[in-house]
Amino acid sequence: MEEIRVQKNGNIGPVDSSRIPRYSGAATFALLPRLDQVERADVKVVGIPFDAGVSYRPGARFGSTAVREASRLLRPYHPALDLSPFEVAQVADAGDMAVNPFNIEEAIETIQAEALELTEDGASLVTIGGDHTIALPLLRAAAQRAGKPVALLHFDAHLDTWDTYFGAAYTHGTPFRRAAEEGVIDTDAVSHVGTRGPLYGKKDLEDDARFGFGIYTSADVFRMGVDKVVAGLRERVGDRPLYVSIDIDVLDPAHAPGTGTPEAGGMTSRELLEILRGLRGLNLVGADVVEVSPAYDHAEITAVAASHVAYDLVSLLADQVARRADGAASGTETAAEAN
Ligand SMILES: N=C(N)NCCCC(=O)O
Ligand SMILES: [Zn+2]
Ligand SMILES: [Zn+2]
Repeated sequence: MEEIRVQKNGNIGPVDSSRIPRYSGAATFALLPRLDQVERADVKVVGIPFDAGVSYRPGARFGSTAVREASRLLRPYHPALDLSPFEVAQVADAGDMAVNPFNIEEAIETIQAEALELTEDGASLVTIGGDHTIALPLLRAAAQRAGKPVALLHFDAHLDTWDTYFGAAYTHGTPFRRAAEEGVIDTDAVSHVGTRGPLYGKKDLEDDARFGFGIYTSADVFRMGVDKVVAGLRERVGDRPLYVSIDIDVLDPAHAPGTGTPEAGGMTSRELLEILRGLRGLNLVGADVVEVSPAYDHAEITAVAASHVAYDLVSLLADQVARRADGAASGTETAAEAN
């Protein structure tokens, strides 16, 4: 059947849901065009079906597909940001990266190389699916593109700054320790948000602090409120290039049961979305949404949450494209000044 798409400002948007029901046809993210259906894209959504780095429940390799399926219902106007992300920027679904499920080192190389290739034309990436191992190559690529270490906001129940598991250095519990050691993150501007749950020992926190991480625990978010947390994060990040990594287990298992290492006492999806909206105007350069494991999900609760989180990330990036275009038109402003 012929695809009928919404088009505005020269940007090809989602399948027109007033003509074709959203539940029909193949799922791309938000029913956006595939990358091969557009000439160029400002923002690319790409799946990373990889879960060979998990320490507990597997299944995040199926996260990309689940997030795409759950994203069918997303609508093109974002009221909280007063923004139509698919009109102000060309957003496209770049499909899935083909990563080796049997060789973690090779998978990491592939992800870094593909992330660099996809951003060669100046596009920014939002990745969906995979376990948290993949944040390391994505951060390497982001730092390479930025030409310097990037600021990091890491939303997660876990620190993911552990050293090794069974002697393995590249796992979903270790990406940010490796990133700090490799100097791809700016340790003056790295924060965890939503941390909670039992650790192996107090040393986990001491090591983490040594790497420069600040922490807003999920209890801090509850006690301080979203606005104060946002203010603290914005101050820490400033105008640095910012990477946002979102482990869906940052949400309480009630909001995200479909994940590999669930921890009680997490944030609500409302809190997470509101914090993300508070990041508007920062110099976001890329983001991931990881650890969606659909086999443990119910009624797409987790996949729906992840698809909305990805939509907000895409919206922040699209907003930046719009600000840059406005700035170029009026000959003023930089992204960081435009808050
Ligand atoms: N990145 C995620 N989701 N989990 C890391 C937990 C590692 C552990 O249980 O030791
Ligand atoms: Zn994680
Ligand atoms: Zn986690």
